[in-house]
Amino acid sequence: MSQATRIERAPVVLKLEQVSRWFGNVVAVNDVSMTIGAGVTGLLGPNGAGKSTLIHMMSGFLPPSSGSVTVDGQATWHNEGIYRRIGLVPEREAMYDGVSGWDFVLANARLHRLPDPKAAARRAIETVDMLEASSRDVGGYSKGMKQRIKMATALVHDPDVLLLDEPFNGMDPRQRLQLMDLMTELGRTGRVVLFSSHILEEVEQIAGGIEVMVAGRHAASGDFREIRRLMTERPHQYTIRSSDDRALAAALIADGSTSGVELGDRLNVQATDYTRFAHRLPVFARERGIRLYEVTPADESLEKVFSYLVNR
Ligand SMILES: Nc1ncnc2c1ncn2[C@@H]1O[C@H](COP(=O)(O)OP(=O)(O)OP(=O)(O)O)[C@@H](O)[C@H]1O
Repeated sequence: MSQATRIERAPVVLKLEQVSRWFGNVVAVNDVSMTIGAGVTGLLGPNGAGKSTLIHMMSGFLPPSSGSVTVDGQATWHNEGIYRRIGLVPEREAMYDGVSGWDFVLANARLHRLPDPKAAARRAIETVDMLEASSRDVGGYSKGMKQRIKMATALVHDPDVLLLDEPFNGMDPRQRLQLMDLMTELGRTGRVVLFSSHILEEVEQIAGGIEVMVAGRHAASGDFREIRRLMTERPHQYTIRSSDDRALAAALIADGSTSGVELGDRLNVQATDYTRFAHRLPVFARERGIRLYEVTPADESLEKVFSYLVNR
Protein backbone atom coordinates (compact mmCIF):
# COMPACT_ATOMS: atom_id res chain seq x y z
CA MET A 1 0.00 0.00 0.00
CA SER A 2 1.21 3.48 -0.72
CA GLN A 3 1.82 5.93 2.06
CA ALA A 4 -1.19 7.54 3.66
CA THR A 5 -1.66 11.24 3.41
CA ARG A 6 0.89 12.99 5.57
CA ILE A 7 -1.27 15.93 6.58
CA GLU A 8 -0.78 16.37 10.30
CA ARG A 9 -3.90 17.11 12.31
CA ALA A 10 -4.73 18.16 15.83
CA PRO A 11 -4.80 14.98 17.94
CA VAL A 12 -8.31 13.60 18.31
CA VAL A 13 -9.88 12.15 21.46
CA LEU A 14 -12.50 9.42 21.45
CA LYS A 15 -14.16 9.08 24.82
CA LEU A 16 -16.59 6.58 26.33
CA GLU A 17 -18.20 7.39 29.65
CA GLN A 18 -20.07 4.71 31.57
CA VAL A 19 -21.36 3.18 28.37
CA SER A 20 -23.72 0.22 28.49
CA ARG A 21 -25.66 -1.47 25.75
CA TRP A 22 -28.11 -4.29 26.08
CA PHE A 23 -30.13 -6.29 23.57
CA GLY A 24 -33.22 -7.59 25.35
CA ASN A 25 -31.79 -9.41 28.35
CA VAL A 26 -28.26 -9.64 26.97
CA VAL A 27 -25.82 -7.08 28.31
CA ALA A 28 -23.34 -6.74 25.45
CA VAL A 29 -21.40 -3.81 26.95
CA ASN A 30 -21.44 -3.14 30.66
CA ASP A 31 -20.49 0.24 32.16
CA VAL A 32 -17.40 0.88 30.03
CA SER A 33 -15.32 4.04 30.29
CA MET A 34 -12.22 4.61 28.20
CA THR A 35 -10.33 7.44 26.54
CA ILE A 36 -8.58 6.77 23.26
CA GLY A 37 -6.12 9.24 21.80
CA ALA A 38 -4.24 9.48 18.51
CA GLY A 39 -2.24 6.45 17.39
CA VAL A 40 -3.02 2.78 16.97
CA THR A 41 -5.03 1.13 19.73
CA GLY A 42 -5.93 -2.55 19.88
CA LEU A 43 -9.33 -3.58 21.21
CA LEU A 44 -8.74 -7.07 22.45
CA GLY A 45 -11.14 -9.67 23.78
CA PRO A 46 -12.46 -13.18 23.25
CA ASN A 47 -15.49 -13.90 21.06
CA GLY A 48 -18.66 -12.29 22.34
CA ALA A 49 -16.78 -9.84 24.58
CA GLY A 50 -18.64 -6.85 23.14
CA LYS A 51 -15.98 -5.50 20.77
CA SER A 52 -18.26 -5.13 17.73
CA THR A 53 -21.02 -3.56 19.81
CA LEU A 54 -18.52 -1.08 21.20
CA ILE A 55 -17.22 -0.22 17.71
CA HIS A 56 -20.78 0.28 16.39
CA MET A 57 -21.47 2.71 19.21
CA MET A 58 -18.17 4.53 18.59
CA SER A 59 -19.06 4.88 14.91
CA GLY A 60 -22.44 6.42 15.76
CA PHE A 61 -24.46 3.63 14.13
CA LEU A 62 -25.78 2.28 17.42
CA PRO A 63 -26.98 4.35 20.39
CA PRO A 64 -25.72 3.38 23.84
CA SER A 65 -28.49 2.25 26.22
CA SER A 66 -26.81 4.51 28.77
CA GLY A 67 -23.65 6.61 28.98
CA SER A 68 -22.00 8.66 26.25
CA VAL A 69 -19.62 8.19 23.32
CA THR A 70 -17.96 11.37 22.08
CA VAL A 71 -15.32 12.51 19.60
CA ASP A 72 -13.67 15.74 20.76
CA GLY A 73 -16.61 16.26 23.11
CA GLN A 74 -19.37 15.73 20.53
CA ALA A 75 -21.74 12.76 20.78
CA THR A 76 -21.30 10.28 17.90
CA TRP A 77 -24.90 9.01 17.81
CA HIS A 78 -27.10 10.76 15.26
CA ASN A 79 -24.52 13.43 14.59
CA GLU A 80 -23.93 14.07 10.90
CA GLY A 81 -20.97 16.36 11.55
CA ILE A 82 -19.25 13.51 13.38
CA TYR A 83 -20.01 10.92 10.68
CA ARG A 84 -17.76 12.95 8.37
CA ARG A 85 -14.91 12.49 10.82
CA ILE A 86 -15.30 8.72 11.30
CA GLY A 87 -14.39 5.86 8.99
CA LEU A 88 -15.66 2.34 9.75
CA VAL A 89 -14.40 -0.98 8.39
CA PRO A 90 -17.09 -3.41 9.56
CA GLU A 91 -16.40 -7.08 10.26
CA ARG A 92 -19.06 -8.37 7.91
CA GLU A 93 -19.04 -7.75 4.20
CA ALA A 94 -21.89 -5.54 3.10
CA MET A 95 -20.90 -5.36 -0.57
CA TYR A 96 -22.71 -6.11 -3.79
CA ASP A 97 -20.92 -8.71 -5.90
CA GLY A 98 -21.94 -7.09 -9.21
CA VAL A 99 -20.44 -3.70 -8.35
CA SER A 100 -16.82 -2.80 -9.12
CA GLY A 101 -14.46 -1.77 -6.34
CA TRP A 102 -14.21 1.66 -7.98
CA ASP A 103 -17.99 2.20 -8.03
CA PHE A 104 -18.29 1.06 -4.44
CA VAL A 105 -15.72 3.55 -3.17
CA LEU A 106 -17.05 6.32 -5.45
CA ALA A 107 -20.61 5.79 -4.15
CA ASN A 108 -19.34 6.37 -0.65
CA ALA A 109 -17.44 9.50 -1.71
CA ARG A 110 -20.74 10.81 -3.15
CA LEU A 111 -22.68 9.89 0.00
CA HIS A 112 -20.24 12.04 1.95
CA ARG A 113 -20.93 14.83 -0.60
CA LEU A 114 -17.22 15.36 -1.17
CA PRO A 115 -16.41 18.26 -3.52
CA ASP A 116 -14.45 16.03 -5.94
CA PRO A 117 -15.67 12.46 -5.34
CA LYS A 118 -13.67 10.93 -8.19
CA ALA A 119 -10.37 12.38 -6.98
CA ALA A 120 -11.15 11.25 -3.42
CA ALA A 121 -12.05 7.71 -4.58
CA ARG A 122 -8.87 7.48 -6.60
CA ARG A 123 -6.73 8.67 -3.70
CA ALA A 124 -8.30 6.17 -1.28
CA ILE A 125 -8.01 3.27 -3.72
CA GLU A 126 -4.38 4.16 -4.39
CA THR A 127 -3.70 4.23 -0.66
CA VAL A 128 -4.77 0.60 -0.36
CA ASP A 129 -2.96 -0.34 -3.57
CA MET A 130 -6.08 -1.52 -5.41
CA LEU A 131 -6.10 0.81 -8.43
CA GLU A 132 -5.33 -1.92 -10.96
CA ALA A 133 -8.09 -4.26 -9.73
CA SER A 134 -10.63 -1.51 -9.04
CA SER A 135 -12.49 -1.85 -12.34
CA ARG A 136 -13.27 -5.52 -11.60
CA ASP A 137 -16.43 -6.65 -9.80
CA VAL A 138 -16.21 -7.16 -6.06
CA GLY A 139 -17.61 -10.69 -6.53
CA GLY A 140 -14.31 -11.82 -8.04
CA TYR A 141 -12.12 -10.38 -5.26
CA SER A 142 -10.29 -12.44 -2.68
CA LYS A 143 -11.16 -11.87 0.97
CA GLY A 144 -8.05 -9.71 1.36
CA MET A 145 -8.98 -7.57 -1.66
CA LYS A 146 -12.50 -7.05 -0.33
CA GLN A 147 -10.98 -6.03 2.96
CA ARG A 148 -8.81 -3.44 1.19
CA ILE A 149 -11.75 -1.99 -0.74
CA LYS A 150 -13.67 -1.73 2.54
CA MET A 151 -10.66 0.12 3.90
CA ALA A 152 -10.66 2.51 0.89
CA THR A 153 -14.36 3.17 1.52
CA ALA A 154 -13.62 4.03 5.13
CA LEU A 155 -10.74 6.32 4.12
CA VAL A 156 -12.42 8.11 1.21
CA HIS A 157 -13.43 11.17 3.28
CA ASP A 158 -10.05 11.29 5.08
CA PRO A 159 -11.49 10.65 8.57
CA ASP A 160 -9.90 11.61 11.91
CA VAL A 161 -11.09 8.39 13.53
CA LEU A 162 -10.72 5.03 11.84
CA LEU A 163 -12.49 2.04 13.40
CA LEU A 164 -11.68 -1.43 12.12
CA ASP A 165 -13.50 -4.57 13.24
CA GLU A 166 -11.25 -7.65 12.90
CA PRO A 167 -9.46 -6.15 9.86
CA PHE A 168 -6.90 -8.95 9.49
CA ASN A 169 -9.46 -11.74 9.08
CA GLY A 170 -8.82 -13.65 5.86
CA MET A 171 -5.67 -11.76 4.95
CA ASP A 172 -2.49 -13.49 3.90
CA PRO A 173 0.78 -12.57 5.68
CA ARG A 174 1.83 -10.06 3.01
CA GLN A 175 -1.53 -8.26 3.08
CA ARG A 176 -1.38 -8.22 6.88
CA LEU A 177 1.99 -6.49 6.86
CA GLN A 178 0.81 -3.92 4.32
CA LEU A 179 -2.28 -3.13 6.37
CA MET A 180 -0.22 -2.90 9.54
CA ASP A 181 2.10 -0.36 7.86
CA LEU A 182 -0.85 1.68 6.65
CA MET A 183 -2.52 1.69 10.07
CA THR A 184 0.74 2.71 11.75
CA GLU A 185 1.18 5.55 9.27
CA LEU A 186 -2.41 6.75 9.79
CA GLY A 187 -1.93 6.66 13.56
CA ARG A 188 1.27 8.66 13.29
CA THR A 189 -0.50 11.52 11.52
CA GLY A 190 -2.71 12.32 14.52
CA ARG A 191 -5.67 10.01 13.80
CA VAL A 192 -7.33 7.62 16.20
CA VAL A 193 -6.91 4.16 14.67
CA LEU A 194 -8.76 1.55 16.71
CA PHE A 195 -8.99 -2.07 15.66
CA SER A 196 -10.49 -5.14 17.28
CA SER A 197 -8.94 -8.55 17.38
CA HIS A 198 -9.15 -11.70 19.45
CA ILE A 199 -5.55 -12.54 18.61
CA LEU A 200 -3.02 -11.21 21.03
CA GLU A 201 0.01 -11.53 18.78
CA GLU A 202 -1.56 -9.35 16.08
CA VAL A 203 -2.27 -6.57 18.52
CA GLU A 204 1.20 -6.81 19.99
CA GLN A 205 2.82 -5.99 16.65
CA ILE A 206 1.25 -2.59 15.99
CA ALA A 207 -0.78 -1.29 18.90
CA GLY A 208 0.68 1.40 21.12
CA GLY A 209 -2.01 0.96 23.73
CA ILE A 210 -4.61 -1.72 24.24
CA GLU A 211 -8.06 -1.97 25.71
CA VAL A 212 -9.17 -5.40 26.86
CA MET A 213 -12.84 -6.42 26.97
CA VAL A 214 -14.16 -9.56 28.63
CA ALA A 215 -17.84 -10.52 28.79
CA GLY A 216 -18.98 -6.93 28.17
CA ARG A 217 -16.68 -5.43 30.77
CA HIS A 218 -13.57 -3.31 30.42
CA ALA A 219 -10.94 -5.63 31.86
CA ALA A 220 -7.66 -3.83 31.34
CA SER A 221 -6.26 -0.77 29.65
CA GLY A 222 -3.04 0.90 28.68
CA ASP A 223 0.47 -0.34 28.46
CA PHE A 224 0.79 -3.49 26.46
CA ARG A 225 3.94 -4.75 28.20
CA GLU A 226 2.30 -4.64 31.62
CA ILE A 227 -0.73 -6.57 30.44
CA ARG A 228 1.48 -8.94 28.50
CA ARG A 229 3.52 -9.63 31.60
CA LEU A 230 0.36 -10.54 33.50
CA MET A 231 -0.58 -12.80 30.66
CA THR A 232 2.81 -14.50 30.41
CA GLU A 233 2.52 -15.54 34.03
CA ARG A 234 -0.27 -17.86 32.93
CA PRO A 235 0.32 -20.98 30.85
CA HIS A 236 -0.30 -20.46 27.12
CA GLN A 237 -1.70 -23.13 24.84
CA TYR A 238 -0.49 -23.56 21.31
CA THR A 239 -1.52 -25.85 18.51
CA ILE A 240 1.36 -26.94 16.31
CA ARG A 241 1.51 -28.73 12.96
CA SER A 242 4.90 -29.93 11.83
CA SER A 243 6.55 -32.57 9.68
CA ASP A 244 7.21 -34.68 12.83
CA ASP A 245 4.89 -33.82 15.74
CA ARG A 246 6.05 -36.82 17.77
CA ALA A 247 9.75 -35.88 17.77
CA LEU A 248 8.88 -32.25 18.50
CA ALA A 249 6.66 -33.34 21.41
CA ALA A 250 9.52 -35.38 22.88
CA ALA A 251 11.92 -32.44 22.63
CA LEU A 252 9.43 -29.99 24.16
CA ILE A 253 8.52 -32.23 27.06
CA ALA A 254 12.19 -32.55 27.99
CA ASP A 255 12.44 -28.77 28.08
CA GLY A 256 11.44 -26.61 31.03
CA SER A 257 9.30 -24.18 29.00
CA THR A 258 6.30 -26.52 28.69
CA SER A 259 4.11 -28.10 31.34
CA GLY A 260 2.26 -30.50 29.06
CA VAL A 261 1.98 -31.77 25.50
CA GLU A 262 -0.87 -33.69 23.88
CA LEU A 263 -0.41 -35.59 20.66
CA GLY A 264 -3.45 -36.09 18.43
CA ASP A 265 -4.28 -34.78 14.93
CA ARG A 266 -2.13 -31.87 15.95
CA LEU A 267 0.29 -31.21 18.73
CA ASN A 268 -1.18 -29.24 21.62
CA VAL A 269 1.36 -27.64 23.90
CA GLN A 270 0.97 -25.83 27.17
CA ALA A 271 3.83 -23.35 27.52
CA THR A 272 4.59 -22.11 31.02
CA ASP A 273 7.45 -19.83 30.02
CA TYR A 274 6.26 -18.06 26.90
CA THR A 275 9.53 -16.28 26.07
CA ARG A 276 11.60 -19.43 26.42
CA PHE A 277 9.07 -21.47 24.46
CA ALA A 278 9.00 -18.94 21.59
CA HIS A 279 12.79 -19.02 21.49
CA ARG A 280 13.29 -22.79 21.87
CA LEU A 281 10.61 -24.09 19.50
CA PRO A 282 12.27 -23.02 16.21
CA VAL A 283 15.66 -24.12 17.57
CA PHE A 284 14.36 -27.63 18.39
CA ALA A 285 12.75 -27.89 14.99
CA ARG A 286 15.89 -26.78 13.16
CA GLU A 287 18.18 -29.09 15.14
CA ARG A 288 16.01 -32.09 14.28
CA GLY A 289 15.29 -31.15 10.67
CA ILE A 290 11.56 -30.75 11.48
CA ARG A 291 9.49 -28.32 9.41
CA LEU A 292 7.00 -26.15 11.29
CA TYR A 293 3.83 -25.67 9.25
CA GLU A 294 1.70 -23.88 11.79
CA VAL A 295 1.98 -22.53 15.33
CA THR A 296 -1.34 -21.11 16.49
CA PRO A 297 -2.24 -19.77 19.92
CA ALA A 298 -5.33 -21.67 21.05
CA ASP A 299 -8.23 -19.35 21.78
CA GLU A 300 -9.41 -21.01 24.98
CA SER A 301 -6.14 -20.22 26.63
CA LEU A 302 -6.54 -16.55 25.77
CA GLU A 303 -10.04 -16.61 27.17
CA LYS A 304 -8.62 -18.01 30.40
CA VAL A 305 -6.06 -15.24 30.47
CA PHE A 306 -8.75 -12.64 29.81
CA SER A 307 -10.92 -13.95 32.61
CA TYR A 308 -7.88 -13.95 34.85
CA LEU A 309 -7.49 -10.24 34.06
CA VAL A 310 -11.11 -9.58 34.93
CA ASN A 311 -11.02 -11.51 38.17
CA ARG A 312 -7.67 -10.37 39.42
N1 LIG B 1 -28.10 -7.29 17.63
C1 LIG B 1 -27.93 -8.10 18.67
N2 LIG B 1 -28.98 -8.74 19.25
C2 LIG B 1 -28.82 -9.55 20.33
N3 LIG B 1 -27.63 -9.80 20.91
C3 LIG B 1 -26.55 -9.21 20.39
C4 LIG B 1 -26.64 -8.34 19.25
N4 LIG B 1 -25.38 -7.90 18.95
C5 LIG B 1 -24.55 -8.49 19.86
N5 LIG B 1 -25.24 -9.27 20.71
C6 LIG B 1 -24.69 -10.04 21.84
O1 LIG B 1 -23.85 -9.18 22.58
C7 LIG B 1 -22.68 -9.84 23.00
C8 LIG B 1 -21.45 -9.12 22.46
O2 LIG B 1 -21.38 -9.30 21.04
P1 LIG B 1 -20.30 -8.60 20.11
O3 LIG B 1 -20.57 -9.03 18.72
O4 LIG B 1 -20.25 -7.16 20.39
O5 LIG B 1 -18.95 -9.28 20.64
P2 LIG B 1 -17.51 -9.36 19.94
O6 LIG B 1 -16.52 -9.16 21.02
O7 LIG B 1 -17.46 -8.44 18.78
O8 LIG B 1 -17.45 -10.86 19.46
P3 LIG B 1 -16.86 -11.49 18.09
O9 LIG B 1 -15.38 -11.45 18.23
O10 LIG B 1 -17.41 -12.89 18.15
O11 LIG B 1 -17.41 -10.67 16.96
C9 LIG B 1 -22.81 -11.29 22.54
O12 LIG B 1 -23.35 -12.04 23.58
C10 LIG B 1 -23.78 -11.18 21.38
O13 LIG B 1 -24.49 -12.38 21.23
